Amino acid sequence: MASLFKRLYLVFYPPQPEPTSSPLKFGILGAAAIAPIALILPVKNHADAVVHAIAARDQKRADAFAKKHSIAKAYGGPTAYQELLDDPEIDVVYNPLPNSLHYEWTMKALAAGKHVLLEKPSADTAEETRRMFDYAEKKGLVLLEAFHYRFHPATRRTKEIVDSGELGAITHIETKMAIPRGFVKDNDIRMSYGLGGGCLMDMGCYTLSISRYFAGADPLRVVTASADTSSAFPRIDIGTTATLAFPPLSSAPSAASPDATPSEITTTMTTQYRLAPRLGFIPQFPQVYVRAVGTRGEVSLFNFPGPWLYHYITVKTTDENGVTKTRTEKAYGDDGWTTYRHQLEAFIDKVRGRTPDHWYDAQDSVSNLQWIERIYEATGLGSRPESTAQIATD
Ligand SMILES: NC(=O)C1=CN([C@@H]2O[C@H](COP(=O)(O)OP(=O)(O)OC[C@H]3O[C@@H](n4cnc5c(N)ncnc54)[C@H](OP(=O)(O)O)[C@@H]3O)[C@@H](O)[C@H]2O)C=CC1
Ligand SMILES: O=C1OC[C@@H](O)[C@H](O)[C@H]1O
Repeated sequence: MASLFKRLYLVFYPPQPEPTSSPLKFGILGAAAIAPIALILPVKNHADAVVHAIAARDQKRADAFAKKHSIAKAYGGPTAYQELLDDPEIDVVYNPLPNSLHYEWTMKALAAGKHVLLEKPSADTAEETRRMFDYAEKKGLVLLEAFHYRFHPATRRTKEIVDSGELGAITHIETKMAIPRGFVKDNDIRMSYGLGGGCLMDMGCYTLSISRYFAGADPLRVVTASADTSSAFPRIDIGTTATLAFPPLSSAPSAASPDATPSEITTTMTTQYRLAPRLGFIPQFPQVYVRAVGTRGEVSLFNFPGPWLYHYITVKTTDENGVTKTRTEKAYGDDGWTTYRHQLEAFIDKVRGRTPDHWYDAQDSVSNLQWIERIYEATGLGSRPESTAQIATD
């Protein structure tokens, strides 16, 4: 396992393999803050991909972004996004627009015949998500909601432990994604209801996704849900806590474990944008983990959305004599491969007609949004507004 320094060096200065004769050409909609780490750097390290164009609402912004990241084409101005979609050279569109624009621009990209790598959460409503995936299927195009954490070896290893029977029957899953006050400013897209903002949309989509992944099923019901709001942003949750009930894990080990299978798994999901400083002035570290508890032990993965930076998997088990053992595992995978690099590998495999190491289907994305909406409903805040865009589809 490489040191943190070496890992970071390889992420930001990745080895650049000899390109294939005709690499997939990516176009990016919007000069979004996330684009460099989520797409531009991983693409540099993939022989079969190149970022060929950027589109921004402002030409100067597009030019500056293109120059900074050595991107061949820069579309700017009010029609820039559509111009990029109309560019016959572009094979794949990366959509990191605000959540409320995911639906409109993904549908338009699919209509233009492009594959789409779509940022999370996939849309504002489950109905929009379903329509996008149905349309992608009809057009024979690849559409993926970018839940990059799912592709990383640390997530996969933790899921393997959950499914292995080592922890007995799983009874509880707890996930938390909470960041200190100050990271998300008042003018951030995350604080705008009209742009599909809210902490549950933004970070809760991960905590829900990993809860569903580890539970191997969709929830049965929302048990409790509550949101923190402020009068300045009445429809925005600054944090949401929800308890969900899931069916028992289908892989619950009956032979491996004599324990009775619980009738339900409970999960607690917590998200928060404004962790208050301790004693009023000591900043808190981000709290980001998932923990699965079984009848014989538990596993926790610290930093599940960013395991490439740093993570640990802690497993505690207690045997029939009451002896408790604890071990820590790490699963970094290839040096310098971020969650986004693993995701890109799978995405390109899929576009090229190969079978990726890991994938999840359209229903997974639809269900995630369905349960985000149900949790919002239970908090009283309601779903984010559906897109009013009329898309001409064939
Ligand atoms: N996978 C991951 O780890 C992460 C994913 N994300 C997701 O990526 C998306 C973008 O997040 P982030 O990069 O932080 O956001 P930014 O605010 O940095 O980028 C959003 C982009 O959307 C464009 N845009 C178009 N219309 C609007 C509008 N009305 N208001 C504001 N921006 C507009 C802007 O592009 P232009 O240049 O044209 O002005 C802007 O660059 C979100 O869906 C978020 O959930 C975010 C962070 C991490
Ligand atoms: O990974 C993430 O962490 C912080 C969030 O605000 C962001 O959108 C998310 O994707």
